[in-house]
Amino acid sequence: MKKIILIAGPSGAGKTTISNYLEREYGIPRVITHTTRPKREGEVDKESYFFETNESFNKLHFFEHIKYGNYQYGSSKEALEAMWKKHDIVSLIVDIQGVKSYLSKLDPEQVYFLYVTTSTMDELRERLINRGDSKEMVKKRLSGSELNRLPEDLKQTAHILLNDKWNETESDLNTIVTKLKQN
Ligand SMILES: Nc1ncnc2c1ncn2[C@@H]1O[C@H](COP(=O)(O)OP(=O)(O)OP(=O)(O)O)[C@@H](O)[C@H]1O
Ligand SMILES: Nc1nc2c(ncn2[C@@H]2O[C@H](COP(=O)(O)O)[C@@H](O)[C@H]2O)c(=O)[nH]1
Repeated sequence: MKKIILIAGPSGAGKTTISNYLEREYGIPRVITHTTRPKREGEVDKESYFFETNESFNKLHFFEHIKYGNYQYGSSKEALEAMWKKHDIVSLIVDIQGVKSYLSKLDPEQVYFLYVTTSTMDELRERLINRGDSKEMVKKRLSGSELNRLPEDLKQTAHILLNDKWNETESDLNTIVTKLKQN
C-alpha cells in the first residue's frame, strides 16, 4: 500500500529539516506544494516550493489549499499520484487544515501523521531568528495560525515527535521508517 507521511507542526519546529532527512537517508521524497509567498534565502523553485504569482496559483487545481496572511499555499492530488508511481512512501508538509483534508480524503491506513514540535516556544523563536527570519516575521509566525497547535480531535491520530535534540530525532525517524516499511 502506498503511504504518505504528513508533517505538520509549528513554524521552526523542523518540518523541512525532517523531510530533507527522510529524502537523504531513505529516498522518501517530499511532494512539492505551491505557494505565492516570496522565496526565503536558500530556497529553490520546484525544490522548496513551486513559487507562483497570484495569477498562476489561481489557474491550478488543488486537492486542498489555504491562505496565511497575504499568501496562498496548495497541494495537488496529481503531484501525489505522480510521486506514488515512483515511490511507496512520500512525505508532505502541510498545516493542520491540510492534515484534516488528507485524512478525510485518503484511506486512513495510508496516512502517517507526524506532528513535530519542540518543548519550548523559546527554542522555536531562536531557530527562526537564526534561520534569518525578520523580527516581525518571527512574531507573526509564533502568534498566529502558523503555530499549528495540535487540535483535540487529532490527538489520537498524531504521532508526536519532540524535535529538541537532533540525534534523538534521527533515531526516532529511523524507528518510524523501519515500521512503515514493514507494514
Ligand atoms: N533538532 C534541531 N536542533 C536545532 N536546530 C534545528 C533542529 N531541527 C531543525 N533545526 C533548525 O531550525 C530551523 C527551522 O527548521 P525548519 O526550517 O526545518 O522548520 P519548519 O518547521 O520547516 O519551519 P517553517 O514552518 O517556518 O517553514 C532551521 O534553521 C533548522 O536547521
Ligand atoms: N494546507 C497546506 N499547508 C501548506 C502547504 N504548503 C505549505 N503549507 C504550510 O504552510 C505553512 C507556512 O509555510 P512556510 O513555508 O511559509 O513556513 C506551514 O505550516 C506549512 O506546513 C499546502 O500545500 N497546503
